[in-house]
Amino acid sequence: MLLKDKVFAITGGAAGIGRAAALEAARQGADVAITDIVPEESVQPILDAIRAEGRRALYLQGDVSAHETATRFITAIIEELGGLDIFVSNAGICPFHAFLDLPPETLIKTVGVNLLGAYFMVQAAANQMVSQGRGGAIIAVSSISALVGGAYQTHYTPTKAGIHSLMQSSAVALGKFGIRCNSVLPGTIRTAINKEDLSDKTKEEAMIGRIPLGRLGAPEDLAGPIVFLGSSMASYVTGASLLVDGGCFVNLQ
Ligand SMILES: NC(=O)C1=CN([C@@H]2O[C@H](COP(=O)(O)OP(=O)(O)OC[C@H]3O[C@@H](n4cnc5c(N)ncnc54)[C@H](OP(=O)(O)O)[C@@H]3O)[C@@H](O)[C@H]2O)C=CC1
Ligand SMILES: C[C@H](O)[C@@H]1OC(=O)[C@H](O)[C@@H]1O
Repeated sequence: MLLKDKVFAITGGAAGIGRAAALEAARQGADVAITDIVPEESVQPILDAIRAEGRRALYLQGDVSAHETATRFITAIIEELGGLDIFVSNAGICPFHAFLDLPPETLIKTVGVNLLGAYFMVQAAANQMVSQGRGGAIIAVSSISALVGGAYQTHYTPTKAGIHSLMQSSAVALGKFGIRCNSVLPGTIRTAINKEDLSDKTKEEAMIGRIPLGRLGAPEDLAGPIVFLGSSMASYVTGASLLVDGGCFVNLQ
């Protein structure tokens, strides 16, 4: 087991990539704390699955774009689980929209959830880890979109580049405390975030055609890389970013 008796916390853990990572962390021996914007009832099956692995599970409903959520989440983790070892900033939104008429509210909301939310959460998690004095691991779910653009994602891709940069700078700031900071850069993973976008079958086929491994990703494809970066197997890895995209990024021709 890669995370035996560690405390693993994740934002946006009620669905998609976050849910897959939370469940794998429990299978790997961690107690798991989840925060998400959805009500607790809808997360009950995930909490039950974590407990079925013999691990403790905690849920806090909250909006990551409100900075109080970060302190509420860390306080609940310490009260109920007694410490924090691995923190994953994952919650995010991607409301696809053209550039020229993008409403300012959509930009403000996307930046608020994806970038400010990640900053508040990572900062609160880092403070907790520093005060514990035993190091830790922070992983942020950035994106291949940190590196390449999208015509309907002009408000989204800068947030993913910002998260990638946040992990680099926090790796520098926190190295002396033994806290490692890394990001994963998923390609296109089938989740609720892109269900509508991928209902355009022509677009879906074109996207699959660019992927050397010949398929879009599944949420579970991110679980291993996230657990690995959180584990002692990655003890000399910090400031790194791991593309998890089936080879899409490197496929020029
Ligand atoms: N799927 C993909 O192709 C890729 C995804 N990513 C990133 O992965 C991360 C997870 O996305 P994915 O699993 O695909 O998406 P999902 O929509 O499946 O999961 C995201 C979860 O975050 C929750 N959430 C949304 N807004 C907030 C908020 N303000 N506060 C707390 N929780 C919130 C969502 O709730 P609700 O359902 O109510 O919105 C949902 O439960 C995101 O950061 C995304 O940008 C990166 C690259 C590719
Ligand atoms: C939601 C999109 O399908 C997805 O989000 C990303 O970050 C990837 O670049 C994909 O475009």
